[in-house]
Amino acid sequence: MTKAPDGHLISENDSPILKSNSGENGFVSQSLEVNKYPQTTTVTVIDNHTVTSGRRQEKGRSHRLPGAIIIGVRKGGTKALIEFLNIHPQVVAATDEMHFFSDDDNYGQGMHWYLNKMPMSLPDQITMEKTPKYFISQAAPDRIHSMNSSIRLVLALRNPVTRVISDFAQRVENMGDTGRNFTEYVLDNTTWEVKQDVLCLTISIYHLHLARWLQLFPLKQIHIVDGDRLISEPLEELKGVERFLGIPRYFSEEVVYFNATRGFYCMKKKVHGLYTASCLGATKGRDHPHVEGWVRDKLVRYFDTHNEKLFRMIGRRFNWS
Ligand SMILES: Nc1ncnc2c1ncn2[C@@H]1O[C@H](COP(=O)(O)OS(=O)(=O)O)[C@@H](OP(=O)(O)O)[C@H]1O
Repeated sequence: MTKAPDGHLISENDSPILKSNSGENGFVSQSLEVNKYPQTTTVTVIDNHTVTSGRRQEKGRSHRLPGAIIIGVRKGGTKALIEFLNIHPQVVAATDEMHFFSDDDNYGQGMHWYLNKMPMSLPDQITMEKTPKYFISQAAPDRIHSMNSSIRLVLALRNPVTRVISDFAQRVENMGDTGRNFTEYVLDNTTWEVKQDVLCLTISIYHLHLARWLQLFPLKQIHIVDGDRLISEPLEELKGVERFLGIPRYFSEEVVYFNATRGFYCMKKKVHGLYTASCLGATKGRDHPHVEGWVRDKLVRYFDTHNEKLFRMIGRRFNWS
């Protein structure tokens, strides 16, 4: 028996055992992992501690591998989605991005490392994490599939042009380069054609990335959230995720409400029987730069063909004009 960095007791056996619990919702919650990983130890995390997150205080909590992962897309509304889902009593979400399956160094730490980063949960709860980078990562689909081929994947997609603008706004802020011009960023300054080698643009070519996931996961295992509707009508999208995850209905106007000051929907978290209001921080919902009409039109036309390929792939259309 050893102690994990966070103080929980860990027993390590040589023979691989998969300890799984089937919940009513058809989820198999795994509290340890078996093989195919850089470290092939069997890890059982034993924990009878209560935690202070304000969630239920029962015994039987342990770190569990995710039963569902929000794989992207960057600027698709992934933070809002995971924060909303985290108020559902059947969901326990890691609120930090894990970058486990997309980052070779993290992945090299092994499944034990990943497991210990997961929040504590009960057997009937679904553990979730979100890392938008997974969607565009070459390695993530195969690595996630190796961990759990029946895992449920959630993908929030937003109008690809709006997504590019949102991504640009974040990059400008992060680089402190507020003078950077959007038109020059996305269009070649001699031909005025859309640039081919800008990551911000290629992230929005959704069918290219999704094709890799569909080589391993059937479409029915990937739930697509309309990231634009998540902003304007989150309840509808959250109900869709509840159905996909097979968890009881929880989301209603009581816990998801529009905050006029914030200009976004916010949530009420139940802590010790009392509701506490909570909105996302200022880095979500940034002001977008002004984009000239002709530049926007050019981008819309550029993504049109790609969008059609996506719509055929998923058997669903979005009004992304
Ligand atoms: N309820 C609520 N509150 C605040 N923000 C909301 C909400 N729902 C969706 N969004 C939109 O989420 C966009 C950020 O997406 P992500 O969280 O996926 O961004 S990131 O990739 O993790 O950086 C962010 O995009 P921008 O508005 O372009 O900043 C938000 O519009």
